[in-house]
Amino acid sequence: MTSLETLPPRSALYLPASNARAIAKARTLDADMIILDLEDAVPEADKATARDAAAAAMDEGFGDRIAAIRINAPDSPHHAEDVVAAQASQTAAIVIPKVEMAESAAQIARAVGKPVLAMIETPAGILAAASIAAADGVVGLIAGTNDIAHALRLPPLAGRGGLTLALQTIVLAGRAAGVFVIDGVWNRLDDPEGLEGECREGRDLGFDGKTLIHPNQIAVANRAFSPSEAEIEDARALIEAAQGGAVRFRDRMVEDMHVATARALLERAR
Ligand SMILES: CC(C)(COP(=O)(O)OP(=O)(O)OC[C@H]1O[C@@H](n2cnc3c(N)ncnc32)[C@H](O)[C@@H]1OP(=O)(O)O)[C@@H](O)C(=O)NCCC(=O)NCCSC(=O)C[C@H](O)C(=O)O
Ligand SMILES: [Mg+2]
Repeated sequence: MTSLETLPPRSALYLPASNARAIAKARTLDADMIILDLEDAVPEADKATARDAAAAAMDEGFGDRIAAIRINAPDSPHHAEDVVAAQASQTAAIVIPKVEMAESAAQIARAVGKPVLAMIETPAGILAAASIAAADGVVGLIAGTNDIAHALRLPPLAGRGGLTLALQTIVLAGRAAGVFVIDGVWNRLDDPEGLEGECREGRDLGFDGKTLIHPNQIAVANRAFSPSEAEIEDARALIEAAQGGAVRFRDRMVEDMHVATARALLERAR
């Protein structure tokens, strides 16, 4: 089982808390984390029923999967009731969208009394990412790439080039504060190759996992964010070859930080 404290999720699947079939389905899926959404996936008219459904779903649980509720943002009329419901629920964590200030995240974390995953998805949030990541109660950052693209006025069919600085800022902020970092969603539902490429890109940027929107995306993300057999073999051999200081290993120089990287990779694989 993935534990929020020790191992970040490779796959974090969103679903609208108003969708009972998706909630039932989620209990059969291999996602490390389930995020019951009360925010953008839920129409205004369904906000109250979605909140009640999320609490009931948490009572029933999601087995070994980490389960979280994404509440509405602090400036939403639904936010206060979401906080009360999340606090009273069995949710393991809460996801706060559109966080722009560290104090706001810390204050919600205190009110709910659960670990917080702060979404960085506005220009102000990106500029404040380092302090948000370091706020009391924050255990992880999630990139909200759709909202960032919207706020930056990127063309609808543009790739992720315009998001690079934001994504790297999120990774930097998370690493500086020692919290995990999860990449944004891939919107296409039937393009596993495209998803795989974006997962690889996210991992290469330093992300620990990816947020997802459909069950058919889970296996791709779990595979992409797990160490490969080749990486595991290389890490084991590197640790064996290391002697402290700089040494030749295969065709490259390795030093102590490479040993630390290899150990972390083996821990992740385990
Ligand atoms: C995108 C969808 C609306 C597509 O739905 P649909 O066409 O109905 O899917 P399928 O017919 O292919 O579904 C097949 C079965 O799988 C279940 N299903 C579908 N999606 C999910 C899911 N996310 N979790 C669990 N189960 C799911 C269906 O119920 C079918 O099962 P069954 O009924 O038993 O046959 C839909 O996939 C969807 O709603 N996805 C999640 C949308 C969401 O949560 N959006 C909010 C988060 S994204 C975001 O906001 C990111 C961020 O903030 C940003 O700014 O970027
Ligand atoms: Mg968003």
